[in-house]
Amino acid sequence: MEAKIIDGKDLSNRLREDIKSRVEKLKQNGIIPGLAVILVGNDPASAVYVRNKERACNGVGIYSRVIKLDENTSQEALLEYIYRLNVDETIHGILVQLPLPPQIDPNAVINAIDPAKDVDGFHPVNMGRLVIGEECFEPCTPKGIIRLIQETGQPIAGKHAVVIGRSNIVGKPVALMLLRHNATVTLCHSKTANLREIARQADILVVAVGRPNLVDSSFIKQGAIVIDVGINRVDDKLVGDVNFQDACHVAGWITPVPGGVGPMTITMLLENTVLAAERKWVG
Ligand SMILES: Nc1nc(=O)c2c([nH]1)NC[C@@H]1CN(c3ccc(C(=O)N[C@@H](CCC(=O)O)C(=O)O)cc3)C=[N+]21
Repeated sequence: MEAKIIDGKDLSNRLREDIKSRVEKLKQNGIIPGLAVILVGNDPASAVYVRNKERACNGVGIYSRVIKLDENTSQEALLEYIYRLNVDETIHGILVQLPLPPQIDPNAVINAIDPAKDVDGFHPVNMGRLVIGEECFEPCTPKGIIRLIQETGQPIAGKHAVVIGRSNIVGKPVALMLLRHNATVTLCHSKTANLREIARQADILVVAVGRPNLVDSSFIKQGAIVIDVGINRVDDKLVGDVNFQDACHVAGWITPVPGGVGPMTITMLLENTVLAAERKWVG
């Protein structure tokens, strides 16, 4: 058996067409959706991501403002930028690229963003709303993962979903979102005993750890949906957390790296920015 590939790039391109027409509609009503991205320091990977986000905005007609700040920027100075963007009528979404340099507390920064402009969905208000099932900004990577699973045409309700990784930006929120879709969810982490045996029970396996080749075919149930969230650079090549070649023999569906979750993360950022502009318009 060979797994079907869930093509995140192709799905992204289709979704971006729809986002483009929503942007057009906003513009007909005098609103240009705007995203501000703040980049602190010179991390080369972050610079690439920010450039990709800027390019993606341009592709769908979203106004993007990239604010590049020096590596030594103080927390106070960064908060000042955020307060100004919070009250800037031309900006509907604010994203502060993570990780931040050590002198800046990421939680203090996330807390300073107006929850109505928090298109990353990282603010405690949005996180709390996600927990209780109220309308919120869903974090981009988990939101993209749900869309990729739905792309298989398989229902989520009643399935056993196993998530490996408990980060605030992927593992925890994606577990909550799968629960909201009525999956039975097991959330595994670095201290989980018998990880392989638990993973092997999954109808839907989401791997978000950041360790190349953590998961191979021995972790996968025949026919399972496997979502690889890992972005690891190995010998200048981009690989996920799943040994793709090996996993393909057992999985029913699998996302590739690159071309799986990554492009969907950016597409969901575009969608959240449009949502922020639309909500402001109706609300
Ligand atoms: N405030 C904040 N929000 C984020 O959403 C955020 C962040 N900080 N910090 C870093 C991570 C990482 N991230 C990625 C987005 C797209 C790809 C992506 O498009 N990947 C391509 C390959 C890109 C490449 O070649 O490097 C792919 O998988 O096909 C990857 C990673 C967003 N992040």
